[in-house]
Amino acid sequence: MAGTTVVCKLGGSVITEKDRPETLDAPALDAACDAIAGALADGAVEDLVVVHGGGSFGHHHASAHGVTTTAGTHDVGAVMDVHGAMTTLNRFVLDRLHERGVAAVPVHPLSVGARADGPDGDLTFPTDAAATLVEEGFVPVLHGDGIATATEGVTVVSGDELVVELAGDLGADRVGICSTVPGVLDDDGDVIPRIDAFAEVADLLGASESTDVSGGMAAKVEELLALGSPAFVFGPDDLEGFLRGDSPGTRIG
Ligand SMILES: Nc1ncnc2c1ncn2[C@@H]1O[C@H](COP(=O)(O)OP(=O)(O)OP(=O)(O)O)[C@@H](O)[C@H]1O
Ligand SMILES: C=C(C)CCOP(=O)(O)O
Repeated sequence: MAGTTVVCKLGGSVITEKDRPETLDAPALDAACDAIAGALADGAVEDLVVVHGGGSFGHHHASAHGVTTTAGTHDVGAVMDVHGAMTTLNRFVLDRLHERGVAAVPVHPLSVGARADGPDGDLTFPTDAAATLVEEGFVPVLHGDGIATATEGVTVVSGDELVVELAGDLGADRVGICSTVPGVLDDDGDVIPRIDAFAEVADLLGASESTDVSGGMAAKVEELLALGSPAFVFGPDDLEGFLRGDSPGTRIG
């Protein structure tokens, strides 16, 4: 697999305890960082971009301020609460990657992206920083964040949206979203192996069971279908396998 470019999101529901404000799931974060460091160290992955979600850091504050991916705020205190919590979580992720020898560098979406045509318009997200960092041997670590939004002030950008932008612009060979569930589940709780169209699964897909302002699994599937190349949704136990070339969980697109 050497030479492959991988974009991988660590779900906030994996690396935090999503129902306890600003609480890490330290063992889960450690395990995810072990998998990433191992795959990089032995060359299973050469070029990697990591994105992480909000979990009990971003979603808690966004929900408290009534901010979602479409409803924004002009209150600078609210913006700083959401962004501040996300940069705190980002720092925890970076520290644990550094401890394992990964050259992880932060990229903060609030500073560079925008929904310039309003909350329903396309996201503009320059990926030059991430692309150049990768070329220079770093591992950019981005995160769901606040995002400048015409007419709304600042809304939320999900890590899933960022994955789609990054994967498209960087021409990723492999795209993965590690969440708490082993894939997209059907009515019986079984993993759906493949989804090609939103209509196939719309009735099954819900929001997150936890505090979540970015649409849970339904938004994830919809965004990944827009990518136009396959992406995989899988659980923490499959992260290492995904990084090493397996196709676990649900294939979307
Ligand atoms: N059909 C479904 N299959 C699987 N999960 C589903 C389904 N419908 C709703 N969900 C919910 O979606 C959640 C996953 O989305 P969520 O946004 O919470 O994950 P995440 O990306 O890991 O977290 P974060 O948004 O904090 O980054 C699951 O934990 C589950 O509660
Ligand atoms: C709530 C915030 C700020 C981040 C949302 O990102 P996500 O957890 O990937 O949906």
